[in-house]
Amino acid sequence: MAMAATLARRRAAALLSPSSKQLHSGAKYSWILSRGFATGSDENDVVIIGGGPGGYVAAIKAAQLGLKTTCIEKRGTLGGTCLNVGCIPSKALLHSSHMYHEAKSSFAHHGIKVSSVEVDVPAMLAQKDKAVGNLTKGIEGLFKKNKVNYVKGYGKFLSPSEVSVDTIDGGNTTVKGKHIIVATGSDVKSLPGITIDEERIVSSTGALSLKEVPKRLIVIGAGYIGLEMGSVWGRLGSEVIVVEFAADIVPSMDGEVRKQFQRSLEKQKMKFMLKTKVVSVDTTGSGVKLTLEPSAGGEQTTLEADVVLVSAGRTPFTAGLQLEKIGVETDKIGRILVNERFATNVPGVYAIGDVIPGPMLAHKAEEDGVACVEYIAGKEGHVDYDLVPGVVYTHPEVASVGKTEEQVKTLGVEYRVGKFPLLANSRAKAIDDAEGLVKIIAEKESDKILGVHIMAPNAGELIHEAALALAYGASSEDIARTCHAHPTMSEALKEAAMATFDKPIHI
Ligand SMILES: Cc1cc2nc3c(=O)[nH]c(=O)nc-3n(C[C@H](O)[C@H](O)[C@H](O)COP(=O)(O)OP(=O)(O)OC[C@H]3O[C@@H](n4cnc5c(N)ncnc54)[C@H](O)[C@@H]3O)c2cc1C
Ligand SMILES: NC(=O)c1ccc[n+]([C@@H]2O[C@H](COP(=O)([O-])OP(=O)(O)OC[C@H]3O[C@@H](n4cnc5c(N)ncnc54)[C@H](O)[C@@H]3O)[C@@H](O)[C@H]2O)c1
Repeated sequence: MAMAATLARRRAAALLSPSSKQLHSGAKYSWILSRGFATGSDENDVVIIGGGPGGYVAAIKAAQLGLKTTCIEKRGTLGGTCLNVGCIPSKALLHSSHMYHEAKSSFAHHGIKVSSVEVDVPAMLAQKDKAVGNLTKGIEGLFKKNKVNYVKGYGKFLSPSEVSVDTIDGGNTTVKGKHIIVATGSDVKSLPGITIDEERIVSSTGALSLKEVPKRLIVIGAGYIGLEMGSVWGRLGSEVIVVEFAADIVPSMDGEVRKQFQRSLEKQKMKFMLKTKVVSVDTTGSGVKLTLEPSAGGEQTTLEADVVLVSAGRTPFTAGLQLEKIGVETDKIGRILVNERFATNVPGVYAIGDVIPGPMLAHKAEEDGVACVEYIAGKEGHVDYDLVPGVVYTHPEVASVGKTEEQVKTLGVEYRVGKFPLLANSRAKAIDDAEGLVKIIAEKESDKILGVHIMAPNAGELIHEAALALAYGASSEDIARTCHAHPTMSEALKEAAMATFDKPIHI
């Protein structure tokens, strides 16, 4: 009872935390409600440009809230980058390549003999495409079910309440809306002097559809895409070399976890060239020749590859939208600037997802979308950017929520750390997949959890117990005293929590 009461109090506190994109009353936003809603005319209450995770979720939520809604999408299928050329196809290939790798290297150990294991790249790509096709059609079904009007074409602003659409069948139409949400997402960031041809020099899109396994793949950038797509092709047989400008892989990750992660990837034969930049790329020969140099300058070296993956970040996509025509403000790198309610400086125009500042993640875009239309409908919205989980879907996966130890140190907060290795977790041992750890960082005095970092085969699933704990302002003792089923990898989180405020049992 006492804990329930504490949790309720903490939840109330968490929901009011300054990092929450909470409702703030004030004259600045009065136009949001004064525009009112459409009644029976052709005008929409809400028009959304872009049908990715931000846009399509906002559209469904707006319709559920009783608002007349139209979503405009140029690519001909819904789901955006994530569903078409991002999260979903990459996870399909990560799973297929993991199964191949397991069959080749782990089955025998588990007493399963297979006489020969071969990769069939076209079949693997076909299974990925089937998953994507089913899911994109599923969203069209959800649009119909919720009565969202769907216009296939390229949208551009004529005024803050009118969007001209060049439809994909060659026509043109104008869509009017009282509230217009820009959800146009992001695009690959190209590097100076490197032209992506999607065959030998590929972005993530090309890397999701390579027709055969390259002998040598050079990856530029040791971030999410580089490590995930590097893992896919490495498991299928490519020699993978990752060139990273910074001193570390995934620079945003907790340092201690990152070190273990890098060791794990190196065991999988991924090679890293850190503090290194690509100076030029030559495609005149049969392969690709790269000239590299230390990030700080110095002696140049060369490397040859069959395929080069450019995965050095993504950039907001607003090309052709005519934002300048209506005066929407962007920052130096082209992100649309919004306030706590996702409103731009132009009354009636909002922006969400990858096109605004914040983590470029599908689930964050979805949260933005829901909160934005809740505000438009005159309700409360809530997104806490400090509690957006991040997951790298390699094997093991690495997931985190909240602050890293480095961030907590910078803040000058006194803290305690509790850790538990997967090697001491019975389920991980039983399935012989015990590489990784759980690390919890809690405020010393209150024991309130500040950050959780997990490297484990299923870290992307395990992290949500931690996300919920942080959202409710839980202490490590709260997790440690919650009964966890045995044998599960979730017990590693419980033991790490015990290690944070007291002592673990199984180590
Ligand atoms: C390879 C890869 C893997 C990824 N994996 C993950 C993952 O596992 N988990 C995760 O959380 N995130 C992942 N991401 C990131 C994720 O895809 C994005 O954060 C997410 O898609 C952003 O959603 P969004 O709705 O803001 O934009 P987008 O998904 O980019 O959607 C924007 C849509 O708007 C359309 N559009 C743009 N301009 C116009 C216009 N003028 N008119 C009409 N339509 C327009 C575009 O065609 C696009 O479909 C991955 C990204 C990549 C590239
Ligand atoms: N699992 C996931 O959630 C997932 C998967 C894929 C992509 N994404 C999202 O997509 C976005 C883009 O992914 P990404 O991997 O391209 O970007 P990223 O920001 O994750 O990583 C880019 C990396 O490239 C490095 N880099 C930048 N310029 C360089 C240069 N000239 N030479 C060498 N290295 C350089 C950076 O230091 C960084 O480590 C990310 O923001 C991520 O949020 C998420």
